[in-house]
Amino acid sequence: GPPETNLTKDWTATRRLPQAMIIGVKKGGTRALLEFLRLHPDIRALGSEPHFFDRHYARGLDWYRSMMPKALEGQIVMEKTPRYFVSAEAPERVHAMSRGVKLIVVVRDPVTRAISDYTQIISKTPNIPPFEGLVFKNRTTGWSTLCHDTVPLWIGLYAQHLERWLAWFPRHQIHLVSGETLISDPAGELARVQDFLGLQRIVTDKHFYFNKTKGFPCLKKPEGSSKPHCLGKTKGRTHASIRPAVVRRLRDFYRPHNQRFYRMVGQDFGWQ
Ligand SMILES: Nc1ncnc2c1ncn2[C@@H]1O[C@H](COP(=O)(O)OS(=O)(=O)O)[C@@H](OP(=O)(O)O)[C@H]1O
Repeated sequence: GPPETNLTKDWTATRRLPQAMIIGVKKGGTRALLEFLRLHPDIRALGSEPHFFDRHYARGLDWYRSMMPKALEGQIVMEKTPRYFVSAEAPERVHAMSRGVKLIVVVRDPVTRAISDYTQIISKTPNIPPFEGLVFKNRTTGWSTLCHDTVPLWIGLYAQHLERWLAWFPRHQIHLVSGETLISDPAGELARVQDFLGLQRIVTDKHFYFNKTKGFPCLKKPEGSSKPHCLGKTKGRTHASIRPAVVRRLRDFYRPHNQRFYRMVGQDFGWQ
């Protein structure tokens, strides 16, 4: 007979605006979280980053809706665009679309995040100057000013960015995921995210295995396949090695910002 489930899907599924979004942070583990959430039958997620609220807003909500996968009633439509978290316009625009939308932010030690960002930059642009030259502007006496331009250190000022979202959304509508725990205990983080989304805990430790070669958790059976699957080569790259003195300097820079962030969210993420 006909493939009944697929037909049923086609007849009743519609394109809807997202009810939940992963809004940040860049290099935090946003792709891993989205891939893991996709295993849930009540989630339909857009694979690419639409960049609607930061870049393509002029295209209008109908364009945005047309990007979304078809979903059945009761399914949650999602997308991820890490840039939203640091975009000045995004909070108000997202609020104008839906004041009830659920927001997820994957945060990661801002020092590691910056080095991850730098590692991505050198992989795309050969002959880039060393990290410290980009992070610290070289005055005559050595480094004195932090440079926020080339290596985007400002992305790691989480408290400042979150503050702008909290001007538009109540705290309980924003869920924070620890990027570190997403690696060490993916099932634990996924349990909390599913609770936040009001979903049954269907994605559990049964779905993951630790791949020693990759050095990261991978999926036993990703959506639509029966073969084990790890994220691609650009996820979990070997980081550029940075001199310890430079790392210390960066830690000192972020420390007060991290403390403010912990107080703001009522959670200590344990970054040194
Ligand atoms: N399971 C699993 N597999 C591979 N990688 C994982 C996983 N969980 C989290 N991560 C971390 O995700 C980091 C990339 O973050 P994002 O996907 O948010 O990057 S991006 O902003 O979309 O470019 C990536 O950063 P790097 O390690 O610097 O490459 C990983 O540390």
